[in-house]
Amino acid sequence: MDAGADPGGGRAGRASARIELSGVTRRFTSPTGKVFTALRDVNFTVEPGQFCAVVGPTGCGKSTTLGMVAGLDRPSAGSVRVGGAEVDGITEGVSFMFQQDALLPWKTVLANVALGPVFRGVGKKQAQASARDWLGRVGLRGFEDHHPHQLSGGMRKRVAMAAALINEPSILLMDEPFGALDVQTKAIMSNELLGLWEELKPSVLFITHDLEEAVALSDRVVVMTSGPGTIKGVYDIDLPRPRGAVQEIRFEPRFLELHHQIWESLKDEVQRAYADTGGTSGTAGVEGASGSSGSSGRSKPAGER
Ligand SMILES: Nc1ncnc2c1ncn2[C@@H]1O[C@H](COP(=O)(O)OP(=O)(O)OP(=O)(O)O)[C@@H](O)[C@H]1O
Repeated sequence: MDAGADPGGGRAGRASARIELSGVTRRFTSPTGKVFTALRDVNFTVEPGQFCAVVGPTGCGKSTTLGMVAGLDRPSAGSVRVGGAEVDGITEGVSFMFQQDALLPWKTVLANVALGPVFRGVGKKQAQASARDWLGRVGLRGFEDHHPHQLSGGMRKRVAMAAALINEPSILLMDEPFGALDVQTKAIMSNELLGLWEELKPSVLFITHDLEEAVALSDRVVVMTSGPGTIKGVYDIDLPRPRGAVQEIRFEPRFLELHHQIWESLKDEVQRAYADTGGTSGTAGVEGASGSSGSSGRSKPAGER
């Protein structure tokens, strides 16, 4: 059986890759019994094959949201549905990419990428053949026998991308996947991700602090408020596809317009979160704060909620 032909709920599940959060609230209880609301009444949808970014200040509940879509966590109220069915257990057909590389240091690059198909019961030879193919697709031919510590941060990210995509997921959940990379490597990886996403078209939920990255990559940007996280706005990004180089699209007038519009919504939340954590006001340390020099023309968000 070919690894690519049996994506384990991946390609087969493409039609059912709609993610829908309705009235999602998540409360946590501390050991002393104090109840803390991390998310309140969150509503948004990611259509099958759509690339959706979630931006919001630190601690607003972005990772908590991702965890519930993955099936690693449950809402305290409301529902998380994938393909129309309530998430109950680990969601099928999902792959992940995190800021930290989830690679096994004692395994070779080839073995790391082959891990997904092997876990799904694909024969070792076929899994390795598929892993070789994927390593070629992410530009790592010749590095099959290396171990993760012998690679640069960008190369490890490519291995992680191959390991995620070899499963041909119907849903790709990404939590600041390029957050630890330098600006140039991040741009290269973003371009590679977009190219592969356009081939495979999983639904993507992409968490980032970088608004430029969110606008450059996505079809839809969801803006969350500072905690408790609620949805402040959902913006459809009508930049044409394929996007081409993300470094260049950032100079397009429409990019600047969208960036400016979304930043206007996001910056209040960032300032509020910063003040809540003992800072003064301002946008210190926020990516995207200086890049909003575009036109002041406004266009209508897909829906302010
Ligand atoms: N298991 C847990 N128990 C208690 N509180 C939690 C738990 N998980 C998350 N929280 C709290 O919920 C809030 C949201 O956390 P979350 O990690 O989802 O935010 P985030 O938006 O991803 O943050 P960041 O941008 O800094 O990564 C935070 O205040 C966090 O401390």
